[in-house]
Amino acid sequence: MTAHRRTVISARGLTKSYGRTRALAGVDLDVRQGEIFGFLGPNGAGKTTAIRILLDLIRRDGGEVTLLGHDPRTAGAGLRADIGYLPGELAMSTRRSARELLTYYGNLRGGVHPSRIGALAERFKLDLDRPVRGLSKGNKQKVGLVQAFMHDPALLILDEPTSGLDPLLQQEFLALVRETRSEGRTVFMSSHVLSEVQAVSDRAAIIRDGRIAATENMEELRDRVAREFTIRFAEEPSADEVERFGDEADVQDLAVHGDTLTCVVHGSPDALIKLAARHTVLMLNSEEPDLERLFFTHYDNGTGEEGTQRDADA
Ligand SMILES: Nc1ncnc2c1ncn2[C@@H]1O[C@H](COP(=O)(O)OP(=O)(O)OP(=O)(O)O)[C@@H](O)[C@H]1O
Repeated sequence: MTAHRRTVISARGLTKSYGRTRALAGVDLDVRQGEIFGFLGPNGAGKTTAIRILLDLIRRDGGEVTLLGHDPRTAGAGLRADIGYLPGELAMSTRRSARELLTYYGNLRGGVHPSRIGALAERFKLDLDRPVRGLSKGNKQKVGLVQAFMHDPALLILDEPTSGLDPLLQQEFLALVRETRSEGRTVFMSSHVLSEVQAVSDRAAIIRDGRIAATENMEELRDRVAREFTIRFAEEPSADEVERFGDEADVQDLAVHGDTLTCVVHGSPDALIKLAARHTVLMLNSEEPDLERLFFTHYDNGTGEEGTQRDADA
């Protein structure tokens, strides 16, 4: 889909150790203009280290990086003005109000109109007049998001952007990310929450033990997601009805215990939901598949051996 677009993030063979801890063991990344790229991985996998190296906030031991065609080590302030960065951990202890702090950051980037700051703050329900120091974690996160987006940068690099946001604001954030893409800008966001990455990303890479273990086209991934459903009915389904779920809803591992049905659905659950809706449903639960299992169902018969990589953008 975006194969003809220019590469905005290119990383080759990034390595980094902290003492004897090897945080990155050779990370390669290619992110193209106008895509939303998810950077997934469990705690400690190396996401934050990789992001800080991309931005030259910490020094890499080895490897090459270009952002928007420039090496961040030598590009200077001009490149920074084209990038919006949300750090994973926000240290905000100033007594100044959010408005003052954001205006200050805006000036560093050549000036941001107060109405732009106001509009983003309203979107995220952020009170601009309160001192930043006393804000809750979630409200500090909102300040961080406003400063990342407010100068309409060509590239956004966001480390765990939804951390601390309530579900409604998470949706608002995802909407903003989609708008950013529709303007041809690029978003690279790390997360350990598969569902939010799945909801917006065009592609995603999974990092574990300091290596990119797979890069995936999310549309293809969505088609093969296996979800476990549990549905509790007001009345026990009859044997005929149970059989129907097996035949018509295209489910696997179907089991019924009393009034509760469990099954696994690959791809869309539409047929299952429509069949279930013929009965009175008391409860429906759908388990998000395990991140790694999902990524690796396609490789090595699910064993997910290291070094397996596929660039699924063709
Ligand atoms: N300043 C540091 N000093 C020593 N070790 C570090 C430092 N920063 C990170 N590490 C180690 O490097 C590895 C990668 O950490 P990193 O923070 O990059 O992972 P992450 O994927 O961002 O994790 P999380 O999701 O928990 O934020 C971990 O083993 C971590 O303990």
